[in-house]
Amino acid sequence: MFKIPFLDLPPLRSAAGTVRLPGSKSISNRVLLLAGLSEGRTVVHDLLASDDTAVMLDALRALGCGVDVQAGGPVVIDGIGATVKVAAAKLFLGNAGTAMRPLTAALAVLAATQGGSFEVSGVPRMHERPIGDLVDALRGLGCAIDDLGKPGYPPLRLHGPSKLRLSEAVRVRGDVSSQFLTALLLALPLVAEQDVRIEVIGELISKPYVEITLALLARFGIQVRREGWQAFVIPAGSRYRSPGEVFVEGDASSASYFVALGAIAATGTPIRIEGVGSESLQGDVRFAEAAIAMGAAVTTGPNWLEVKRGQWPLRGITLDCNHIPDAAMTLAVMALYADSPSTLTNIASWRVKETDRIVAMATELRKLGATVEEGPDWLRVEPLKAWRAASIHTYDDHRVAMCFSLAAFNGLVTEAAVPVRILEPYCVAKTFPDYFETLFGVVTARSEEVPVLTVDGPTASGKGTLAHELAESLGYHVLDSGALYRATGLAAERAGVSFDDGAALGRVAAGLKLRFTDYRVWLGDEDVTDALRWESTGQLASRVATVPEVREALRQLQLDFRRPPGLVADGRDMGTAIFPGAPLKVFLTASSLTRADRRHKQLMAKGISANIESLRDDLEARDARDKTRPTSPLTPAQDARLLDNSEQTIEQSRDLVLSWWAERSPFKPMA
Ligand SMILES: Nc1ncnc2c1ncn2[C@@H]1O[C@H](COP(=O)(O)OP(=O)(O)OP(=O)(O)O)[C@@H](O)[C@H]1O
Ligand SMILES: Nc1ccn([C@@H]2O[C@H](COP(=O)(O)O)[C@@H](O)[C@H]2O)c(=O)n1
Repeated sequence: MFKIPFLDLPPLRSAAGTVRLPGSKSISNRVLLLAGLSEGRTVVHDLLASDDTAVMLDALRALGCGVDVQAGGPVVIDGIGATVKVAAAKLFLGNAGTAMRPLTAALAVLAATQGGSFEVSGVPRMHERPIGDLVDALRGLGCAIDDLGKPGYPPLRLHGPSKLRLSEAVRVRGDVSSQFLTALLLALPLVAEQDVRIEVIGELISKPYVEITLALLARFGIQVRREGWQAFVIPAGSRYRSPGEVFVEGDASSASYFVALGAIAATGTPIRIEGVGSESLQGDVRFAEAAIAMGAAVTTGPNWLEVKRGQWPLRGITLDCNHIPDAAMTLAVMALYADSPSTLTNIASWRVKETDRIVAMATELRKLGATVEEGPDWLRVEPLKAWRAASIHTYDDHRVAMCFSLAAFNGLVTEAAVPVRILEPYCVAKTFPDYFETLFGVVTARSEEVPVLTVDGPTASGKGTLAHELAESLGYHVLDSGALYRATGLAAERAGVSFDDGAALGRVAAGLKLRFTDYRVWLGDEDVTDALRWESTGQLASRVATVPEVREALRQLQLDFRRPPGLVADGRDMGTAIFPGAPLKVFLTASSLTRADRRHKQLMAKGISANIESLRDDLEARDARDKTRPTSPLTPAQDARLLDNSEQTIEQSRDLVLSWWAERSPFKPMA
């Protein structure tokens, strides 16, 4: 996940490949609650790992459920079986509507029948999301609920015992959020000694989500009788029974970004989306129909979709989005690539989501240059030709962040392609923590449009340290080019190749089987992370680095590191020979005494004894060889910015370089 203040997406040009979706948020949190309320053990496979499921798991633990989260494996829940195990608890539910609403209902009826006191609260935005219709319905049933803040909004206290009026129908509004009905459907089986009838007031919105609820209730042993979409009866004697094992399907709302991606940018090989398909329980899988209406070419299987570009530009549409409220946000960004305006109607529920999504979408689309009109429950977006580089505010709303990533394909409809900045990209943690990594795995950009920041300089000046700091701040990849020369030197020595045989050394470099994994470097099957850092390996590297055949063989390998979203490359010739067009080149220096001292401390920290004087001699010899070799000598690029960090901390040089980077950015400073 990108835990950084902003992520800049360079212009993206095409897409192809396979993505595996994370588990559905709606299904994950419903399954967790059902498992928690059931008797016995439920093994949940493919559960979504995200902020919203984390708060639900914490809540279940606090209520006395057994919760065993196995890294990379299933989550095992031992339910409380409709019995209050912990009589008082304070539950913090973040911004998870799928936890707040059903837990409120379940704890209200449990407290009423068995006693107890439970407080539910969340982040400030959660305290602005209405829950009054659900509270009214529960109070009508006889539950005791105190408002701890503004009436009609969390936080709430649910307490008991109190007498429930189960013989009367429980009446709930269905036209603001279907989650209120879902909450009652999930809670009332806990107290169904007799038939319990729920009646919906007004037209029920988001029916597909209620269908998910009904299907999952059936998996846990509750067969709800439905009278159209107006009344639901939970039969007397209903009792939660664990099905033992549940598989969570992929998140259909998350699929929408990749369906759109295929429609916009997959001109050859399609985007294959695994985890949802024609047999999916989730209503948002019907987003594919809307994408087809806009011109996407879609084929489906039971649990997969394949999407390619069909008509281009896309077709503008007018669509009632009541059945796909979450995924419909993606259509608003697709509309920028259409041949005529698009109007999305019946989206009033957007106003009470993570943020007011109608305002958010209209505001951010306008920043890109789009003409947008908005009404109480609709949005009209015109196609966009003159795009502006915009910093997209994400309102702590994962879906805003994800759907605006699609704006980075603007180069497909305009000559003057612009990058897109996504502020607070980590908000995707709510449902799809690895969203951007997944996106970058299936998209391509023009190499020259991927930003590169180079850091060159003499030995032990702090290039690698600075490069990693910069890459971490910007979310970019890192190229430690010295590691390639070190690996070549090591491999040549081990193979007994003469260091005077340039052609043979070139072949060693060309045949390097080098892999970079998380903080480790592999040469074939051997972990050479430590061996590469030995001073003796540095000397070998310095010798092979003078050989033109070696430099030529390593050239393409280095260029291949230039991938979205960007690259920080450190070495000796990054700015002069490998990435001469880089928009920012830093030449980093420090006095040889300072550098020898730093290297000495570095080695001592690793338990390797060394002598400062001989270290200084070695690094000066290495610098001399690097500076005087005929091919790609160590020298600042003409347009490099010089930085002597002898008197600076790592943080000071990082911040200085980031300020240089910001100076040349098309984005305005963050508000
Ligand atoms: N201001 C500073 N900037 C960067 N590194 C510093 C600074 N002060 C101390 N150091 C330390 O200097 C040591 C050498 O840094 P680093 O290994 O990044 O250098 P390098 O230039 O990449 O070396 P090499 O040329 O061997 O690849 C590290 O232990 C680092 O923590
Ligand atoms: N772009 C580069 C990078 C490195 N070298 C040579 O490799 C030696 C080891 O590099 P480190 O940065 O890991 O110390 C270095 O002394 C150079 O001779 C290079 O030539 N070009």
